[in-house]
Amino acid sequence: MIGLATKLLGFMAADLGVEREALVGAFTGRRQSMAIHHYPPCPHREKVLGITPHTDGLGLTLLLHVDDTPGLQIRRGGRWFPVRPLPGAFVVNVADILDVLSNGAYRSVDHRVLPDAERARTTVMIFQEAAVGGEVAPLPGLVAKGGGAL
Ligand SMILES: O=C(O)CCC(=O)C(=O)O
Ligand SMILES: [Fe+2]
Repeated sequence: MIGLATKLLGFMAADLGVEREALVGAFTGRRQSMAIHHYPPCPHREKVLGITPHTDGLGLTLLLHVDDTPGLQIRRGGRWFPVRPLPGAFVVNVADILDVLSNGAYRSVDHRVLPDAERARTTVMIFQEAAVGGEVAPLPGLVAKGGGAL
């Protein structure tokens, strides 16, 4: 999974037009952790949330759906949209630190989970940390191009 995260970050660096090492280096040697979420079915969907709206704080999140139960939603323009599970595919979620490093070119998305009325849902999460513990700022090349930090 470290290899996958590194590959994705390498593609992002190319897309942003910055040195690969400038972006990938911010993640190299940092912790990668895993969590498994299980959401039991809930007949009172209108009364509960599986996970309340939030953005992920770290660098990059990879999410694998174990089943085909829907539930994840992202917010765009004030509306919630479902993220449908695709067999064998990872959902790649940009988290806050990557948002800052990319100077907002990749946005940290607000998301939540709603339980399903009839079916349980299980997800595997991989959280890739970036350089924390100091000041996090946009990569220098991006500030020069964009004319300022967002
Ligand atoms: O289980 C999910 O679909 C999302 C979980 C999540 O957003 C998180 O752990 O940060
Ligand atoms: Fe999340």
